[in-house]
Order: sequence, then C-alpha cells, then structure tokens
Amino acid sequence: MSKFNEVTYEVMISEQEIGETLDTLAAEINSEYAGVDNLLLVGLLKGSVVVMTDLARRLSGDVHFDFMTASSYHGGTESTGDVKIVMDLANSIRGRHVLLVEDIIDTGRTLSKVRELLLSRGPASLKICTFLDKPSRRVVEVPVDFVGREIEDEFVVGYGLDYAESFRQLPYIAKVNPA
Ligand SMILES: O=P(O)(O)OC[C@H]1O[C@H](OP(=O)(O)OP(=O)(O)O)[C@H](O)[C@@H]1O
Ligand SMILES: Nc1nc2[nH]cnc2c(=O)[nH]1
Repeated sequence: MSKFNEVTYEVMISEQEIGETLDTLAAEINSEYAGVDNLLLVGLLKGSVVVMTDLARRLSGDVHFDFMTASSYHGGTESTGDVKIVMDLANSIRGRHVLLVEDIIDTGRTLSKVRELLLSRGPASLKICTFLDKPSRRVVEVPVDFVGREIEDEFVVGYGLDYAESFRQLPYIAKVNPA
C-alpha cells in the first residue's frame, strides 16, 4: 500500500502484466487490419495517451494519430453524465479506417457520445479498443471490439488514468481508496 496526497493506493495490474496485455491487443489489431494502409488511431485525451503510444509501437502497419478530448468526470470518481467535447480532431475522418483508443470504459457514456459523433462523419470503418473495461458499470451499451482487461467495479489510477489529475504517470494500474 502506498500513499500520495492523503490517497492510499495498491497495485492491481503490474507493469509486466500491462506489457503482456498490450502484446495480445496488438496481435488482435494487427490481424484485424492486415492490409489496411494508414489506420487512424484516435485517442481520447487525456487518459488514453499512454496506452495509445505503447500500443502504436506494437502495430505492424503505418498508423496515423489524432486526438480528441471528451470529458465527463470533471476531476471526480463518478461520471457526471454530461459529456463535453472539449477539443475536436485536427483532421477529417471521412473514408478513413478509424480505431478509437480508450484507457477505460466505465458507464459507456463518453464512448457512446464520441462514437455517434465520429460515425456521423463517414469513416470507412470505426472500431473501438479499450485497455480496461468495467462491464458491471455500464449504463449505455457500446460495441467494443478489442478489450485488454476486464476489471471489477473499482476506481483505478495509473497508466494514464487519474484521480483529480494525479497518478497518470504511474507505470502500473492501482486501485485507490479516496480519503
Ligand atoms: O465510460 P465512462 O463512464 O464515460 O468513463 C470513461 C471515461 O472516463 C475517463 O475520462 P475522463 O472524463 O476522466 O477524462 P481524462 O481522460 O482526461 O482522465 C476515461 O479516460 C474515459 O474516457
Ligand atoms: N481514473 C479513472 N477514471 C475513470 N473513468 C471511468 N472509470 C474510471 C476509473 O476507474 N478511474
């Protein structure tokens, strides 16, 4: 058990397990997109930046990056349900094969909103990859194509995931016990 800013946390998924999970995810994605040129990876900032860069370096084809910020947690541990697009993509996705990369799916509200928005822009295909999934928390159903690990209903941090903007830099995933 470790402590930072009065928040205690303990390792749930080690750095080594993260690497193994990424290897499996990348193999599935490489197989799905064999022969596709310039797959567009869309990362939802800020959380997904860590998994997206680690995943991209395991992909065999040439991939392009774009990013979007959609926030609904506003610093807390519960989704407000009010999903805001804070920053949009830099480029058009019309006719592109798009893989949306997430760090975690919880209620599904963020992805559902972003997925609808991206589909309305006419991509050639749109699939979803998430490193972590909490299926027991789902409020809005959303189709997920690639899942790294399913976890129980616990608030986790590290590997891009924050608690009040802290802990994103941890190289492992930990569960927190807020003060
Ligand atoms: O399935 P949901 O209940 O919608 O939750 C999942 C979303 O919550 C987190 O983002 P957050 O809004 O905390 O922003 P962040 O990526 O900047 O941490 C996470 O990165 C997902 O995007
Ligand atoms: N940091 C963090 N953000 C989330 N967003 C939705 N679920 C979670 C979670 O467990 N941890």
